[in-house]
Amino acid sequence: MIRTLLSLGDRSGARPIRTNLISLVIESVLAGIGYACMVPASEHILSGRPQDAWPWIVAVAVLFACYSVVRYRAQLAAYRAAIGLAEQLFRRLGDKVSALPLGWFSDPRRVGELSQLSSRGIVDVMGVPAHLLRPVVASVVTPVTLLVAMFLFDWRLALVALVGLPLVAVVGRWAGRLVARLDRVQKTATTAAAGRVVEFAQAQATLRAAGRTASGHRQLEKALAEQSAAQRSTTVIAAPALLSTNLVIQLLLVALLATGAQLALGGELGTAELVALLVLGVRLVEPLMTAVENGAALRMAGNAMARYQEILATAELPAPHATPAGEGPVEPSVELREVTFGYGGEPVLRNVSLVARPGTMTALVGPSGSGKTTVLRLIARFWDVDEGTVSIGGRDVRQLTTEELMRHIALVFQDVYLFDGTIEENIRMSRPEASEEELREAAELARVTEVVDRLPDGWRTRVGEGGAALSGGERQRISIARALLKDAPIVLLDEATAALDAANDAAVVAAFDSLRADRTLVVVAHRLPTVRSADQIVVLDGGRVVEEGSHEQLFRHGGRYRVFWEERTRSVGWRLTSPTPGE
Ligand SMILES: Nc1ncnc2c1ncn2[C@@H]1O[C@H](COP(=O)(O)OP(=O)(O)OP(=O)(O)O)[C@@H](O)[C@H]1O
Repeated sequence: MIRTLLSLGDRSGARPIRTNLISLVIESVLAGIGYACMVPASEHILSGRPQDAWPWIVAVAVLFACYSVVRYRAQLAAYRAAIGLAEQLFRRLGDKVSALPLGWFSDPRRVGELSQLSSRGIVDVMGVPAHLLRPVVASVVTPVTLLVAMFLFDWRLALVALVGLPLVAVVGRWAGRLVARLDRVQKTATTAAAGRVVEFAQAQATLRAAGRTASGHRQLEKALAEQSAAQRSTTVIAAPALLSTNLVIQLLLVALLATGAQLALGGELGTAELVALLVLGVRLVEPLMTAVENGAALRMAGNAMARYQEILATAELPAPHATPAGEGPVEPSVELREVTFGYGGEPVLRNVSLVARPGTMTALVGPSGSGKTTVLRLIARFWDVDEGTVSIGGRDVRQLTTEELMRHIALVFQDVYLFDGTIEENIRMSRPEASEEELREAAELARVTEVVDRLPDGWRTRVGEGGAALSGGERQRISIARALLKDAPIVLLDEATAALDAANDAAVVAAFDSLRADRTLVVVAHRLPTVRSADQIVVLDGGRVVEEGSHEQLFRHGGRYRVFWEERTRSVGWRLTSPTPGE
């Protein structure tokens, strides 16, 4: 645990933790010697020779005075270590988050975990140096010191303690591991149940529309049943495990008592000596009991530390520290050359090659799961390709810094995230230094102005967390305004699949048209007018490029694209008003 703790902070953070540890060891040794000195002191008092007890009483007083000073210093070092550790963990986590592949965040559980770790988790970890190291160190150092002292007073009682202490350690360790495992199972079940509750709430409209509220309930009930089963088994197994540790500790005390009584009966130990040694025995088991009592907090901190370690150990995307002058992209073109990529398993893109020339629009079309969104993610370097290259303006994206790459690219994805701020703040984030005029112009082109005019607080309207106060179409318009304001030469756009109402649809199309002017667009296109107006259409199927060309060429060719077009035309009831070539 201590090694894990040291690995979480940086070098400057390790010093107060080490100082704290050393102080805790000295403090526990002083306490142990102090208790040991009480044995001859009590023995003298109980045998009616109080005057002989004085030197021991003075020794105890001096030891406890030293103990208080060391403890004060240890406590200061403990708080310093806890605060330093929290600062370093926040910083390391922040650095890590900005260096992790963007794809890492596509799993919503990860984001939930990050939020949990930076709130509750950090408090748990801070608790280790602040409060938990003391009982842990004391549970080892104090009993060992007292054991040595016991050997000096009576080797037979010391022998009983010597046999008992490792037994306590073994049972305590076994119980701790068992309960930690149960805790993990329970936490997983609780997270799954919480996820089901959220999913159930979010899916209400869909479930009701499909008349499946009952089966939706069943899944939730199953998750809740699993959670209570996990909770029950934790209670049923954990309680006896923890009790067994307590029992072994009490048994050690009873064994000391029985041995002492036996020795006293045999006349080998005076009553006063026996009483004094038994007091020492009680002191010996006390820190062990305290360590058991702190077990739950220790396990929670242990779990949080393990999760931190896991995130901090996640591989980052290798990136150069700086792009050498004159080696940035030379033009706003995009090229994928023989790209193969998989999300850890089977490849979802195989040998994909395509070129998007400057100032043109490339539409990616194909069945669901064919890899269209993945192509956009690879251009923005959410992940690195397994084989082949992705380049922007003739430069491999792996040779560009994240800042350089992002300077050239604007992303307009379907799941637009808006910060819980005003509409203005949300647009401005793409270029904070933009003038008021530029901001208003971008908003006007993206048809955000008409949304703003409708809202009671206008530009100062808060959009709610994730943009909850706005409709899907309105959120996408804000995202387009961001891209317009950023004015990056390459735009990657994942067109909304969700059907928008007529007014929103018209506004998004108009906003989209403003975005097209003078930019290189790569679009996952779902709307037929978008597909048709593209300079180049790339048809993907099963992760491969199966056709490529303009609408007219592909339509005339009569292959996969024509089937796609005719199916879509039928499904949306769309009619071509003028004959298309090939018809
Ligand atoms: N983060 C991920 N982890 C693992 N597999 C993924 C991930 N994202 C996508 N996939 C898988 O990769 C394949 C291609 O997905 P992609 O989203 O690129 O397809 P798509 O053509 O954009 O589909 P759609 O039109 O339905 O959005 C699918 O089989 C999908 O299940």
